[in-house]
Amino acid sequence: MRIDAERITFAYGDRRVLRDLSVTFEAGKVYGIVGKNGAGKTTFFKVLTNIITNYQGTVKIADVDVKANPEVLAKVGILLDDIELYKSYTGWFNLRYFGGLRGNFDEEKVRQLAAKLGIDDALGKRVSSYSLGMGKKLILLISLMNDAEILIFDEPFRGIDAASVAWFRETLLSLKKEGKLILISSHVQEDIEMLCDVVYGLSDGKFTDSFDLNDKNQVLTYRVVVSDVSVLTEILSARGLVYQVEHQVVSFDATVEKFQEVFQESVGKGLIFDEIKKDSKFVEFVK
Ligand SMILES: Nc1ncnc2c1ncn2[C@@H]1O[C@H](COP(=O)(O)OP(=O)(O)OP(=O)(O)O)[C@@H](O)[C@H]1O
Repeated sequence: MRIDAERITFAYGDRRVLRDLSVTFEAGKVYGIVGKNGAGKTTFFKVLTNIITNYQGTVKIADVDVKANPEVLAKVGILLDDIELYKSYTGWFNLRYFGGLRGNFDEEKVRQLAAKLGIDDALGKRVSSYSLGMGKKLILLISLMNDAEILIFDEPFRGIDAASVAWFRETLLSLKKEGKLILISSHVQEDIEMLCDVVYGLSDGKFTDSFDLNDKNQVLTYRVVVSDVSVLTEILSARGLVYQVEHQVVSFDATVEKFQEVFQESVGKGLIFDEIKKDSKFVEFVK
């Protein structure tokens, strides 16, 4: 299963949001989609899933054009914040309704997922009585219940409690192992780092940068606090590494291997590291 988006351009009226964007996603990977507020992440997901159709370009799922063959979307589970639940009906009604749209409804599986998310007792109640987080969990359940091959999650962790975040992270990693293709947008660096294989940065309507988080040679930004700044900066200079010092924090870019060399040399010279922070370069997109 794969997704190919080719030369996608889309505007809300005069407001151009996606500009000639092309990208490919493959099965068995988790992709992070990051970008500032309003960059177009949700819009991009809506284009992929035919919620928006008046775009230019082509979206293919498993080599099938989605606009011409929307039935291919039966393979896709999507969580968007603004999905319209039937609020005056129960959780069970919504699950059966949205589950039925996509194929078989497996009540036992839904019960198990609901129990993991802690909303099993609420399913018999009207959705209008749910808290924000409970509503979000119901949407999460809808996106997970049909064994979709492709799962798209727009800010899935926003508004749900820590225990459910932990369960959901585990669930996503096991779905990845099963070979699912997963797309996630998030503004939370930790979520992206823990889950994603590749991160795409959306800016000016395009994916301007991509980051392979499994690449051992990726350049990271290190921020360290040490017992003697001058010893460290001397070592960095000798290795040709550019650094900045601000309020006793020394920051520099290096691969993991390069950092380890610097660390060992520094420790050998008696330096003590009070703090070490490292950020992947995608972080500028989630700030
Ligand atoms: N239905 C709409 N009509 C008009 N403009 C819209 C509509 N939906 C979104 N926009 C605008 O399109 C741009 C992209 O919005 P989108 O929601 O895709 O961004 P996003 O990257 O998901 O943002 P966030 O990180 O804040 O969720 C924004 O400027 C937004 O105001």
